[in-house]
Amino acid sequence: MTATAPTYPSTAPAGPPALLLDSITKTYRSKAGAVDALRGVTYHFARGSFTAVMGPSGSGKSTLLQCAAGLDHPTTGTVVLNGVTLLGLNEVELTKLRRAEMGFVFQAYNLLPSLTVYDNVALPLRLTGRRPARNDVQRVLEQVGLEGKAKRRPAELSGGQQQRVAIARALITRPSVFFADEPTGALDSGTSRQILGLLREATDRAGQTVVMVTHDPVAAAYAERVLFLSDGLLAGHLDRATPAQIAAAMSDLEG
Ligand SMILES: Nc1ncnc2c1ncn2[C@@H]1O[C@H](COP(=O)(O)OP(=O)(O)OP(=O)(O)O)[C@@H](O)[C@H]1O
Repeated sequence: MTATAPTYPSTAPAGPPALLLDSITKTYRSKAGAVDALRGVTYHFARGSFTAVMGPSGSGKSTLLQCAAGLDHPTTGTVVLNGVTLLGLNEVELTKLRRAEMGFVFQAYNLLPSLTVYDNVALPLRLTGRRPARNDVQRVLEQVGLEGKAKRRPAELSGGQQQRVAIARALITRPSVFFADEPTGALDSGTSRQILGLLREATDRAGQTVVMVTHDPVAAAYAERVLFLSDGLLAGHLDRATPAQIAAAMSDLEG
């Protein structure tokens, strides 16, 4: 991946935050003992913002993403997405909210092996009762560079191509918040730039919000803000930073 400088929106959009984490803690308990993965994180993700979350291994990044997306419950604290408090929802309501308003780009692709690429991408719309328009599906497949692969099944694609199907599937519903966990981990540099550019465009043009966990300073530089987690706590942030500045801040944290 090259360190091409991304462009940023000139003004922050007004309005209430897309996502609010209020004093989130998460303690995992097992026979081996308790682990405090998050120790009190409060943060507002503005609508239309692109935020990268970085930190040393074990600092709580994935836990933060899982709690923010309602895939796991914080031990204490509140998550509010577009004005809705997740704690107050039952599983059915949470699933509905996720399908309607969240897009997931996680490393475990969760593609359905028996469906074609086209049907995997169209699935989220079908699940929300919407009829996928052929043009819409083709458009997102083109956006991720998979035009011509619509009839293949996931097993007939490379890891990077499967990841792009997962991204197309997240784009199709135009979610208000994207949660991405190492979205470019399996991709070559050209495709990575393309995917990060798509996420950047989603925030700049469509006012969507992106929260992305990554270890890659070049990927993180596509975000206007990088949040650093250390030992379950926010340890600072960098705005509009270069990959070199981000890498330096990471080595300080890991030091
Ligand atoms: N299900 C679990 N049960 C017990 N401990 C857990 C569980 N999941 C995570 N942890 C612990 O919580 C802490 C935070 O983990 P988390 O996966 O959120 O970190 P991370 O910053 O995403 O790490 P990495 O960069 O290595 O993926 C770690 O100490 C981890 O071992």
